[in-house]
Amino acid sequence: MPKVLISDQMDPQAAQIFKDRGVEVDVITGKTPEELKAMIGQYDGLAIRSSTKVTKEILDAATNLKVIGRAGIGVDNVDIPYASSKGVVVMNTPFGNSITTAEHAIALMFALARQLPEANAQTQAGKWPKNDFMGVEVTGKTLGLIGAGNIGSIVASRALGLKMKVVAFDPFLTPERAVEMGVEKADLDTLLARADFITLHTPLTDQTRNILSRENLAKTKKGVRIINCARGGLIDEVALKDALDSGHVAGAALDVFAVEPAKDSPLFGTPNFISTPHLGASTSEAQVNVALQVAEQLSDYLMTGGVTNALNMPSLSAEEAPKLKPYMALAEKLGSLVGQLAADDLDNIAIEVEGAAAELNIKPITGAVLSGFMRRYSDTVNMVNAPYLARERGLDVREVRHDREGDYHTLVRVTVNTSQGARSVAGTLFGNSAARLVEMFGIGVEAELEGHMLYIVNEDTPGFIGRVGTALGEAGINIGTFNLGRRSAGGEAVLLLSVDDAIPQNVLDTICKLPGVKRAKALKF
Ligand SMILES: NC(=O)c1ccc[n+]([C@@H]2O[C@H](COP(=O)([O-])OP(=O)(O)OC[C@H]3O[C@@H](n4cnc5c(N)ncnc54)[C@H](O)[C@@H]3O)[C@@H](O)[C@H]2O)c1
Ligand SMILES: O=C(O)[C@H](O)COP(=O)(O)O
Repeated sequence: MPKVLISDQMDPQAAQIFKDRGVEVDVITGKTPEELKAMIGQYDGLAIRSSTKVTKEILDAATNLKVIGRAGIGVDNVDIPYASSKGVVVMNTPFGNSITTAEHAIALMFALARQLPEANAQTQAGKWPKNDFMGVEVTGKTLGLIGAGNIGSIVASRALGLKMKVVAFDPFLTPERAVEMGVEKADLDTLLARADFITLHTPLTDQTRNILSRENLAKTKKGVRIINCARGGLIDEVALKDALDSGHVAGAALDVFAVEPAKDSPLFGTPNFISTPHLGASTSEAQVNVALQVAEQLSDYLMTGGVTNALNMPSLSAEEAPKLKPYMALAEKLGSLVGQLAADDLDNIAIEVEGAAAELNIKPITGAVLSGFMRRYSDTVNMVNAPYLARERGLDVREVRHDREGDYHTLVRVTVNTSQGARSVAGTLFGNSAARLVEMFGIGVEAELEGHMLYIVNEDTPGFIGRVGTALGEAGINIGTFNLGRRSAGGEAVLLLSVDDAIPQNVLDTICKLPGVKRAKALKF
């Protein structure tokens, strides 16, 4: 039974879903990195929010980990490239808390417009400061939206409902989508110059880090109010404090900080500054959404192989997974066969599907071929890290889907270009489930690729099979299955046989010296 650790505060329904789906679950929150490192080795899955930092050290200790699920959106607390290289799938729940976070941004906008926190504090202190707080209306004002994705677009729709004008900067926002959203697409400088309120909704990347730098803050309209419910690090906090102190920026509200938990931000105590402790996603509705989703996604992956919202692997629905499973087994074996036989350091591989296979999602099939193929370089390859390792080695991967149906109702073919020219192997599924090799380097040969095997290319001459059988028999090696194919009578032939034990090098040497043998290789599947 797979075992999952919930290591951050999460709605209890998540644990219940794991149990209902047959996944063992521990809920252990608030652990130090050392404590997490000591316990992570026993888990197949890890469910987190933003507090748990999944670093290289944690991943190195996570020897059984297959999947990390983020109950929320931002995954900057997970070392995704390293998780990928370790073959760990990383998933998030990209929509479950978007409305809630957008509402928090709107709430902070109003809090800034009317200085609500300070007015509240002074009223409760018995000052009744009726004449000290002059707010501004948002109606008719311009909202500058930096980042117009899921949350940004919800903020835009709410702002339009409040009769604001919305100007959006997002390099990936198409003009059509901007029209659909009812916003004006602008460059960053235009937005900075025109916005009365600026709200940030981008991830933290090399491009967005410090997007509101000192220089860019200076380009804003005097009296601007700034909201950040996205990620700390998007704003230069010291420059923002200076701009608040000088009165150029009339107010700022931050839910997120460059260092969290923020204990001594330079902004604390600055007039017209409002903060919340990363509460953007903290509503009961959003927390139920993300907890249910993450538990379902992790259970799907661990129990059925279904992949939803993965950031480092193509999606595979729970309905598709059972259909694709036998194909992935076939694809992995074909990839492994090519990987074991190709002598050269290859730089390209083509995966072709035809017949019933052409109807399927090809990405998982490609991932499985690469996973089998890349095993020639590393023992720790799987579907997740194989494409990354392939890219790292400069392997060019081509996928081809054919409409035609040939001799087989379904076919997967893997081709590599070697110094001797293109070499391809192909396989099908018998009874829609049993993986069978049906062609090897242009020669029809049917074989189950399983366990220890011996591959021989030989001249098709009488008595050859007997000689091979004798050589193996004398070495005490039992033959399981015998599969033959030949280009033409008396021409080049292929012999693929399964054996009960690994073939020692001296036996292989003996076989290579038998008359008629062109080459021979021991294989393992
Ligand atoms: N405060 C919270 O509790 C909380 C809650 C949820 C999400 N978030 C954060 O909010 C942010 C937005 O989340 P989302 O779900 O809308 O993400 P999203 O991926 O749907 O949208 C992000 C948008 O940013 C845009 N973008 C990327 N690079 C950009 C750049 N250089 N300049 C301008 N725009 C750029 C993208 O094109 C995309 O449209 C994320 O950082 C997420 O982690 C915070
Ligand atoms: O990216 C997110 O989903 C938010 O930052 C929420 O983080 P949290 O789950 O730690 O509240």
